[in-house]
Amino acid sequence: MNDERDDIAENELPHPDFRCGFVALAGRPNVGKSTLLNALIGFRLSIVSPRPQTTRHRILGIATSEAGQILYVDTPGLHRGAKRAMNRSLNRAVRSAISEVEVAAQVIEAGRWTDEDQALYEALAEQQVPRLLVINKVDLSKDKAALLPFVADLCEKHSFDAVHYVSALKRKGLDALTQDILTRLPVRAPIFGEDEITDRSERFLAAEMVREQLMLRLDQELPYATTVEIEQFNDRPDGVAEIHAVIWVERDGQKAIVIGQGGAQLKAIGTAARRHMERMFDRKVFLKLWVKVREGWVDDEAMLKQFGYTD
Ligand SMILES: Nc1nc2c(ncn2[C@@H]2O[C@H](COP(=O)(O)OP(=O)(O)OP(=O)(O)O)[C@@H](O)[C@H]2O)c(=O)[nH]1
Repeated sequence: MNDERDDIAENELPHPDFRCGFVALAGRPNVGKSTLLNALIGFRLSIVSPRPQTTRHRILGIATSEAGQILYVDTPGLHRGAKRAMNRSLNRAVRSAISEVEVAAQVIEAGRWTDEDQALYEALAEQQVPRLLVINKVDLSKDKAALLPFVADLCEKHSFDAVHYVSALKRKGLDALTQDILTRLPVRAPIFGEDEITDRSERFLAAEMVREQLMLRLDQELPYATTVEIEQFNDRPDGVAEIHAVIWVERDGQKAIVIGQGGAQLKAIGTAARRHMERMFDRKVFLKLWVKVREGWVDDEAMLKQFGYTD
């Protein structure tokens, strides 16, 4: 990100009060960070599932308006007691994301403050940047007034620069949050073009879209033993994007489950992922999926590097 900042001087300020900067969306797994990011940029960029720990990568979501350009960093939830190599690499990713931003937004669930929220708060407190408390999922609280003592207690014990009540799902409270963030960002020219929504490649997004379907369709622990590698991403002369992806699993038994009876599961995964890709990439997609076994990839730093989990 530092390189990007060095380039900033080359772009022109659209007007004298144009703001631009990086904002971390931090929070423990499953509080709704990815849903919030998607709502803030108005595009389904980050994958969402009801399972915790869906997000494995740091993703930049770009929201450009008349007033400014906000660069949201969606971080994987901080994993406590991370023993496996993948969890350790997630924790590193969170720490490095937090250290590069101008504003940190800690996302929590309405009415809940857990040990993990506290651990993240302490990690954020080490940074000298404004901290916003974003209370998400307020749509789930029937009695909104009941939230007030919870928030009063939190604010007495912690130091936040502002508190926002939002529902990422229902898109409530987002304008006020955006306004507040903008006022805290420096006057600075935009870093990205106004049509850009992410710094991630289509290749990366394609892998994420297959992974989203694995998260949604497979039971229990299985999604956590899978990852997706794009072996080929070709734009054919007929305008179709031809994408070949490998779903890596840890064991033969898992492979059978991902493929399903007569290949039905794999077909459903492929169809849903392809539809999503076609919407996002705005062209026809030919998606071919393979399932392959690689024992112990979750614990192997070299494989994690190959699959893009470490920088
Ligand atoms: N009712 C309600 N549900 C929400 C809201 N925001 C997110 N959710 C749900 O919460 C679940 C988790 O959302 P994600 O956006 O994947 O959460 P995350 O914090 O990115 O999770 P990780 O990927 O584990 O870090 C999904 O089922 C969402 O639909 C909200 O405002 N209201």
